[in-house]
Amino acid sequence: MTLTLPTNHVRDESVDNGSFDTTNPIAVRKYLRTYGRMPPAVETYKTQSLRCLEQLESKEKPIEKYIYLSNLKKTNTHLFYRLALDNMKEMMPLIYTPVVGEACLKWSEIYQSPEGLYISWQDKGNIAAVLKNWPADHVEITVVTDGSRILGLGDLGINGMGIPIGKLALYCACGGIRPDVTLPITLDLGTNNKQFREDPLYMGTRRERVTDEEEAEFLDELMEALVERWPGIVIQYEDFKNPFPSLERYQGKYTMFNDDIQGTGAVIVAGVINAVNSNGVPIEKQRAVLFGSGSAAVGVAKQIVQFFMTEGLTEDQARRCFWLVDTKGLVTDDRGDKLAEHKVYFSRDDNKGKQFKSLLETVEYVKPTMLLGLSTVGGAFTPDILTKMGVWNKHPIIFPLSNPSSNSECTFEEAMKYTKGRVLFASGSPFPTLEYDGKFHTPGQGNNVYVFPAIGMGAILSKATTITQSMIYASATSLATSLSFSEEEEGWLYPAVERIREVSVSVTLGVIRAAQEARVDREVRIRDMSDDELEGWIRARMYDPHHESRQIEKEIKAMVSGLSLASRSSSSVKLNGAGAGAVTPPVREERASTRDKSHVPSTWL
Ligand SMILES: NC(=O)C1=CN([C@@H]2O[C@H](COP(=O)(O)OP(=O)(O)OC[C@H]3O[C@@H](n4cnc5c(N)ncnc54)[C@H](O)[C@@H]3O)[C@@H](O)[C@H]2O)C=CC1
Ligand SMILES: CC(=O)C(=O)O
Ligand SMILES: [Mg+2]
Repeated sequence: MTLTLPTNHVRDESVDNGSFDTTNPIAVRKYLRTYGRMPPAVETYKTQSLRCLEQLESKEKPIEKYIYLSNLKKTNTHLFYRLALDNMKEMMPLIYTPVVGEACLKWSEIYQSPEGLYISWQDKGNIAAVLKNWPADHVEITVVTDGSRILGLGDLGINGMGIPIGKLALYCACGGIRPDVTLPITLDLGTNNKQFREDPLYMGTRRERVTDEEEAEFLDELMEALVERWPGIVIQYEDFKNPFPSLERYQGKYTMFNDDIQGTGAVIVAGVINAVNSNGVPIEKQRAVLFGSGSAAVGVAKQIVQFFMTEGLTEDQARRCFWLVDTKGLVTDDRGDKLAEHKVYFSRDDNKGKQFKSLLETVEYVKPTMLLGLSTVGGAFTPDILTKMGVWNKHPIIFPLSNPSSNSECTFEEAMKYTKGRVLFASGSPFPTLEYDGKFHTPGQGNNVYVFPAIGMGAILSKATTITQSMIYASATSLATSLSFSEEEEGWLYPAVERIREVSVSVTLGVIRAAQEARVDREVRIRDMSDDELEGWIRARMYDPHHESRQIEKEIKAMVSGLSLASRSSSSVKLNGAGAGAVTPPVREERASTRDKSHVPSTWL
């Protein structure tokens, strides 16, 4: 089967470039020929944002807010990002976890219009042709999922599309990547979710998932096709059920990383670095129980091992600080089942033949200083376990990291209550500030959103050929040191989410420096820059929706006044409508081709 491109297959730019933005001055509206097609008032951004926030507020259910914002993003992209940047704390939970989880569960019902690429099993052999249907010639980053493990919600098939869309929105809002160079991809390789397969509204292929071997072949073709169409593209793997084999296969060959293993590992290391600085327990005495032994848990544990080694432990000493628990209990060498390969490194051999079948039994045996949850099991950190953590530790480190909120192993309130307010806490999804003992306490959010936008941006800007472990680890250390003075004073483990843009600048810088050190960078002109120079260089390349809106306006105004000067001398500009001086917009200049490996992403221009 071959696919042919319809000749009229171009993106309708007027839809997402703010042509109908109510701040557009009259001259701009006339130029764009939107004059008369929208209410006459020329508004300020302040008025415009007030209306949007009121509309958002008027929606009762979070999912309605999600749909509203999703439509706003499609119809007025810059306005959406202006709002997101200015209201990050309120908007992040709506466009990301927890509400994106609900959106994915209900994708078949709430679907309104396309966004991103769906590539199906039957497209095998023709993936390149499907990619050609994406209208943008210039794509710098893609987030790909196969929908097989969406947050902690299981196999959601193509309904997982909410995740690449949400992650890429955060790439733009937090990392400063331009929206028009992002591409969400969801693979339609069947689903083992029977309920979805039988749902008349489900929009994916109604078959069981292909085998792991078949998926591997499909991914090989996808990766080749992606770099063929967009050389230098950064590829983020997200929410795959078993992502270890693909990471192993592709990480040395493509500019790719796995967010759940590597991004999560980095973000949690950052929180752990700050937490162990406050809990006063020497590194060699730290004992970590991880509830869950999947991609995220193993990724986290491995990166904490690296941190412990930089603090002076040998690899073996560091590895032995971890106890991983899965559905069968503590992961040990002799518990009688064949361990999945990724668990073997942390499997215990010092249990003296005893098996610990549950989390409670394991924590009673280990008496951990830190308890991390990446299990998908909401409420697994029971009052009993939390109380014990409070008894064993002056400042227990408790991170319930599973998403969305309903899967969180405990709430912030529970952790505070049962440890008598002494917990060092971070959760995957946000919890509100609460008052305890007459003082307000703000929980940390240990979510990979603090690093993945900067890992991607750093890889793009340095033109990295691969994403090395040193780049990932640099994102962790840069994040750990990005607390402001007052955040440090307050004992926060992560910076305020409102500062995530700022923080992403320093994390991007750290990632670029690591790329340079590892010699995987190809952007030679920034190698000799001082940190200050590099920081300024990064900032200048970050997408700024406020600036962008003004810039379009400025450019159009300049063109309009240029044209009206010309028209005054030649009287050649046509007058359309009721005395409106409409002029024909010039054809937009094509973006530079990206087919050459040394392409210049738009973020560099
Ligand atoms: N905070 C963050 O930034 C991130 C959070 N996560 C969250 O972590 C969770 C796990 O993600 P992955 O590791 O990728 O999934 P996974 O499917 O690879 O791993 C889940 C693990 O939990 C264990 N598990 C499941 N039910 C259990 C039970 N009843 N008792 C004991 N163990 C049980 C499984 O055996 C498996 O080891 C998800 O909820 C996800 O949303 C994932 C990535 C980033
Ligand atoms: C945050 C994230 O990547 C997850 O929950 O899978
Ligand atoms: Mg994920």
